[in-house]
Amino acid sequence: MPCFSLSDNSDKPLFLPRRMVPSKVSLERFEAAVTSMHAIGIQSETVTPVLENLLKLYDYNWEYIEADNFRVLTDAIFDDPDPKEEHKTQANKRTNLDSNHYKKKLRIKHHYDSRTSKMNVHNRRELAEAPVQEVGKLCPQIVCEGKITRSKSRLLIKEQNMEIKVPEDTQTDEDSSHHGGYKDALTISGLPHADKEAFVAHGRNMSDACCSPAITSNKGFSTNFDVASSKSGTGKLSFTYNSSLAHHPDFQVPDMELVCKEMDARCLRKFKILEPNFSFMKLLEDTCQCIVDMGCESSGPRERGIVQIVPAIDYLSKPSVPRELQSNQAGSPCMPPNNHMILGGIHSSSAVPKVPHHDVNDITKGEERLSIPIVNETGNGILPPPFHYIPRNIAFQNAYIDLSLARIGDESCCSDCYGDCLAQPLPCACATETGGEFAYTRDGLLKEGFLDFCVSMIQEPDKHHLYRCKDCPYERLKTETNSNSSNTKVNPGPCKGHLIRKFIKECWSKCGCTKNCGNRVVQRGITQHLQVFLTSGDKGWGLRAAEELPRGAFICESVGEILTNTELYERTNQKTTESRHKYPVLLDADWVTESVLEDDHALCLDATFYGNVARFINHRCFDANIIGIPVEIETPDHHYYHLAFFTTRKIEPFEELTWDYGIDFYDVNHPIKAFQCQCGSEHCRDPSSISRSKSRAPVLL
Ligand SMILES: C[S@@+](CC[C@H](N)C(=O)[O-])C[C@H]1O[C@@H](n2cnc3c(N)ncnc32)[C@H](O)[C@@H]1O
Repeated sequence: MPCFSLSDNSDKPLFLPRRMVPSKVSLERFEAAVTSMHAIGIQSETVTPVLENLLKLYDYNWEYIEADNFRVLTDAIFDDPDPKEEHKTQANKRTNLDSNHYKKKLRIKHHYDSRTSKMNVHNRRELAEAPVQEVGKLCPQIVCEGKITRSKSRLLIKEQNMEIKVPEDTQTDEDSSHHGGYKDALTISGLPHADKEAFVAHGRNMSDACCSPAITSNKGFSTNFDVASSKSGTGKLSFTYNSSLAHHPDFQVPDMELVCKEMDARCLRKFKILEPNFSFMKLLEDTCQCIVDMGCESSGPRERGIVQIVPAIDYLSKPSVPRELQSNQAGSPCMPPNNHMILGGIHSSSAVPKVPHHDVNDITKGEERLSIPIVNETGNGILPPPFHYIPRNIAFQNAYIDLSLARIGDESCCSDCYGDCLAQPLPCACATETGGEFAYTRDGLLKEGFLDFCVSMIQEPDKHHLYRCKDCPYERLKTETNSNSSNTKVNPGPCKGHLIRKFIKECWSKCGCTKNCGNRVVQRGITQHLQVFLTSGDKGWGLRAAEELPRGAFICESVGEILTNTELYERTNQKTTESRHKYPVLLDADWVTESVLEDDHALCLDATFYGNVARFINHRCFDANIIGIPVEIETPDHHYYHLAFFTTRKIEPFEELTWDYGIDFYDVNHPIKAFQCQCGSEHCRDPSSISRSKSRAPVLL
């Protein structure tokens, strides 16, 4: 093999192909990387081009590439098409030959058979012809759980009411006699590098893979690793490792949370995805669901009453604190106990949802820029009930949020700006929403005048204009809930009025300014040091500042699952005590602009199962120290917006952060039964509260 030496002082022969290597490249480090990859069976010809690309990508930052035993490099190699394979593809294109490589590609493309609209199993003859699996390649596969029974010439997967029919031409006698494992489960796999060996191994271990939420060991060929599940749980996506990788001493199954984060970043880089809620995990789950849906299309009636996990992210079940420190089953007023899960949106106690445990040092598990610890000073060791920490809102199922760039007109962005919009002599188009002046100061705080106005809107609603809807979605919500609970039809009451809220409009990706522009505060996420702590009273857990905060500082936004009103009805109609205590946030700031807003268009945020630290913010009547302000970021359509919390005054270190939920304690028809308020405010509105001094008119927040 030709050798090369770096131009200056070294003529040390290398096992690398001769090529131009920029002088920034350290020969020793390059060699170490190649040697390290060689140790796990990856040839230098494969490593070299990928490594060179990585070096360019990371601006020759070796530390990053060397970290974690060249993890970035290993990942990149597995992501990159094998040069040999690519070479073969080119050759195939030229000669039009139907090589194994080409067949493999066909398998990827056609595992969904458009003629029959059914999930298809690869033709096993084709698999038998495929070359031996390459070292260390991963093979995603869809696993359909269920029993396979033989019916005449068909294999049927039966689970509950669903059948997946396997076309006859996918089975051979050879299959059934040689690969007994196929009788146990059906594998629908579909990426390159799947081969006969791997396939047999999958077949053998499929029942393990189906049952286990995590990694399943096997008898030597492959290791399955379930990463995502369809909502119904009938489809699962697994990765299979070739045995040489699985048993390599340096190989460790990566943390799926980290893998997903890395994939989010890679997808963002590679495909320039602008959707801020994009999540690789969601993509995998949707893929599972799509395959199950499409597979079931022509297979008789769809499953009814199927258990829907919201969504089941098994991989998050990584214990990070001792089990004895986990909270008990009682759950908090905000969380259903662990033996409840969503059944088509309704809770059922028939199955146990997989919920992640907490990391006491950081409840966000690295999702935020700062760690937010859990502090329990009582010494009883209890932690908050588990939930899935998400830093950004995620649609549950039907919420439609139009984030198209085309929707953002010139008046709603500042594409001609550059740098920091707040540093420019004149405010840009993004300040129009706030009357031609930015809502933020150069220090990233809310401007006094803007904040004063927002606070007065909450504290003195009578001084502000209230808009009354003709057919109020909020009143419908109350009616729906109460009709259902009493089995009698109640007509929605008249709208009690909504405040015409003041929006902040932040610059965003269609704008010309940078990410550090002063008009981008909420989208940068949490920047203040906070703690989730167990309050001394009966309020349960709360959120507090870990440092002194000035007035007008951004704390966090209210994050949860985005639900339509219809989906919210379904959730609130549950009869369990726990569920009646959830506090969804209605995104009602724009309800004023529509005469009739359908329940499938009115949106809200529910942080019960998926949320951020805002789910710990307790209520305080009237003089709460934080305020929720609607913020427009990705879309000028105010059906969907962010609800951001800012301090209304200076906050002392370790002072609890409280928000006025706007509860009307006299409203007996409210879909959520009000708690007995322990806010301690001298203005407490709860008539049953001892500290009550005077009640005030409720406001919908
Ligand atoms: C959004 S959660 C806040 C976090 C909650 N304390 C926890 O432990 O998860 C709302 C729930 O907290 C409790 N809560 C909030 N503010 C309260 C208050 N002022 N008085 C009594 N309980 C309160 C109620 O049980 C309410 O249903």
